[in-house]
Amino acid sequence: MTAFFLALVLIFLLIVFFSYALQLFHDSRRRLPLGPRPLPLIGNLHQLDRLPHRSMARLAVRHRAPLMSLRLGAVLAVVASSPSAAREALQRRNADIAARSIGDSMRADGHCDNSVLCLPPRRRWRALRRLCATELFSPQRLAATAALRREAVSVLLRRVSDHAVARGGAGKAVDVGAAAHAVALGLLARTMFSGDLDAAAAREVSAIVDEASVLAAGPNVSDFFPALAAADLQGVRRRMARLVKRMYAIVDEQIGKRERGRAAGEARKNDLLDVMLDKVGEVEEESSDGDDMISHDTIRGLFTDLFTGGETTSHTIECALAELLQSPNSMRKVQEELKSVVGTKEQIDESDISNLPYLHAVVKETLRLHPPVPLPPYEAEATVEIQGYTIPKGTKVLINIWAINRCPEAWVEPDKFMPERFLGREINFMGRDFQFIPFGTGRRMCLGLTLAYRMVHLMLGSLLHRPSIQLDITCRG
Ligand code: HEM
Repeated sequence: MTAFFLALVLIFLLIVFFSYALQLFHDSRRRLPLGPRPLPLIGNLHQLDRLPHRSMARLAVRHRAPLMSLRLGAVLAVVASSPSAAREALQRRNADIAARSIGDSMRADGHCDNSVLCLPPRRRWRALRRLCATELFSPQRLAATAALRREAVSVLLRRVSDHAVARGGAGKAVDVGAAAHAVALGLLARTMFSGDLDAAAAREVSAIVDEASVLAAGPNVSDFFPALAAADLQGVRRRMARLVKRMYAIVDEQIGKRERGRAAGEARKNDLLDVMLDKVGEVEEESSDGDDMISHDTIRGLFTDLFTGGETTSHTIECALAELLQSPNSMRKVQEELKSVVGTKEQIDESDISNLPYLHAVVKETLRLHPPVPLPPYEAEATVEIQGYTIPKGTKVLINIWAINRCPEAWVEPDKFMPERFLGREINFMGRDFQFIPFGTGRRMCLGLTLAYRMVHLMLGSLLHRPSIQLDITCRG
């Protein structure tokens, strides 16, 4: 029996050894980007920690590899960590590098088939992006929904002071991140389907988004060894499927309410939900080939994705406050600016934003140091050449926004919080300045940028304009 097991172990080790040797030989003939030498079986996984964008940045510096190959288990990944590597991948080669590399957890319950975050860059993805661009984020729609954002900011201020009172007034810290997240979700609900989430649903959505982002970002054996994905060894896909079902049930309640209202002859609200429900009807009549079809599943998928945008906004507000609390000089400057521009008004208006250059600089500096989406994943749909190296078809391409935003060739004292670096400079986050791409760049650039811009400045500016509350802040990432 023991001899049998020993023989099995030996055979296993021989297979591992030969496939490792074969892989090294194969890689040496392909002109892959440089990178740390992988170990058999696990590749470079042992070199990554809880915050992979940080460990990948360290490896890129150590191996002088702004474009770096890594083996994540059985998966070949290439990481772009410099502005020029990102420019080449997402500008020159964007036609071939615009598909998402999808984590196994995102496939839970078929979510990916209706997710603008995951879909390949083809008709359905384009249809969803177009819908959002015209119905949610266009200048006209944003102007029409300005009152909702104003109301959301006063809810935030009320919540923060209610929490402070409930915790015993001055001197007791308030968890401003949780309050900002809840308010951002409420605002998204009102923008998407003109309805409020009741308190229980709002808490549920917030908990789902939090748990889903932890699951999606955590290490998953299925992602490193796709051949084992069907077994879902860590149960990540199963846990994600439960979250997706709960979220879809919340969206379904809104769809059902609207359909019953329509049947009863209620007036249209002309929001994203109305527009999407019209399209469900149209397509059923026209019978399309299905690729750009809008169905109830598409509405569930899109609304779920958009809800996740709320977390990026509250993360940015939390990190800005955390940095400012450690930088009294910057805190004083931003509060003086707010005092002189906003005066005695309770909260800032959208028309004030363009007159607050120091607040702008604080938001940019926060997004530079703490991008809430630090490592967006792509997949090469064809073999391409970047900076003279070959990126084979199917490679996972990671854009290390965290490392790029701290590139020492582009930024003086890159790890230091210094909003002044943006004053009087034309540098912005629209995806053209490749040393500063917190919203990504290229075809898959953040869809919610215009809304996020307004929400972050309004909420942060209004909180800072009311400085008497002690805030409980942590900035992760
Ligand atoms: C400060 C706030 C935000 C930041 C910094 C941010 C950043 C990003 C980044 C880096 C990406 C990936 C881009 C790429 O792959 O190159 C992204 C994608 C996306 N963002 Fe945002 N985001 C924010 C807020 C929002 C909000 C409020 C929404 C919606 C309500 C939103 C919706 C999306 C969607 C749908 C995508 C996927 C686009 C696609 O794959 O085609 N984001 N975001």
